[in-house]
Amino acid sequence: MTKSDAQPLEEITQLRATLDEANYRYYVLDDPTLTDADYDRQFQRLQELETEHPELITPDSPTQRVGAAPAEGFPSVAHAIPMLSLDNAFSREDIHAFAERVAERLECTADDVEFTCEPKLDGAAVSLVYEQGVLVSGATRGDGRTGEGITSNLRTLRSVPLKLRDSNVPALLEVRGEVIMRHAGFEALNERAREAGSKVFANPRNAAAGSLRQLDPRITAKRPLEFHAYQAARLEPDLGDTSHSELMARLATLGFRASSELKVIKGPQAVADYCEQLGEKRDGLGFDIDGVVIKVNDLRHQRELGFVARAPRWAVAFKFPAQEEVTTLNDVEFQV
Ligand SMILES: CC(C)(CNC(=O)c1ccc(Oc2ccccc2)cc1)c1ccc2c(N)nc(N)nc2n1
Repeated sequence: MTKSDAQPLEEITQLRATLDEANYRYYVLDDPTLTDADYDRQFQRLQELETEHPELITPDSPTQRVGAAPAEGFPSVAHAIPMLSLDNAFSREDIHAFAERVAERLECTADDVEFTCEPKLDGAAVSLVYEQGVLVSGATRGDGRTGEGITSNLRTLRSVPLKLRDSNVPALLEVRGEVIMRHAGFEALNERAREAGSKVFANPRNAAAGSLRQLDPRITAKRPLEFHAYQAARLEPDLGDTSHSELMARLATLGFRASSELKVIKGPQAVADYCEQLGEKRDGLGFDIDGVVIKVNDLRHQRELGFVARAPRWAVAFKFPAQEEVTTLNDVEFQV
């Protein structure tokens, strides 16, 4: 009798832990420990064991990411917390004006306000809900109040944890973020589409949104999509008064990729410098961004500042000029 016959659960548990840790190191730490071949070999071994012992299969096993039959259609999902939009800033002067408005309400000087700056990824915004550390729901942003339930599609993204990584998981966590497609994956997808005579996507944002809205999760599973978290919308029990940067660090320990470019910066001058520097790095990132999201870091200050209509008073998006998008249609180049 081989080892696995005697204790299949022990080997299954070990394989699941290894594969989950490999996802975390690859997608969150950018520090892979397993080669793709190693990952695939251990994944296939787990599939074999679960086929031999179906009673040991659990929904959060790495083998359960790709659901079966295509869905009829996507259910409508009401967001418990609305997914708000951001006011825009287009210049250093706009950044200074935003900081002055914040400082006036906080009764301090603009140079004393601590901000966070992070790239504004140009993808598809989604929301993920975890109960007792297990992914239970995923939805598109929709109109900010109601989105489409695409849980089975979001489960196929290896950068979306099926269960939270930490030993001390929150009872409830709702994470918001952007699903993106990197340029390399986008070009390869369109090349395959051209060869197959099927639909070519105009840009990575459309490709990401379109891939998330496939009725068949097996198609989504083949698309090069990544989830990047930018907000903990609900967290119970909460961390008490803390900051956006600390919340993002907490999300990383729970297994999410948060922006490696996130910086805590004091005062509008240094924020404007960050925006200028990121603008210079923009073409070399390998994925599309359309600006910088500047937030007041302290969550008590965020609550004090509140919102105007559908956008926070405590955050603004600094927008870069639209990039020249060249798309070809029947070998004729159009500037769009
Ligand atoms: C700041 C916020 C708008 C998220 N925040 C919210 O949506 C939000 C929503 C209800 C809130 O509180 C309420 C709770 C109940 C009712 C009303 C508001 C607070 C924040 C936002 C939007 C887009 C972002 C983006 N593309 N990239 C990054 N990096 N960050 C982003 N941040």
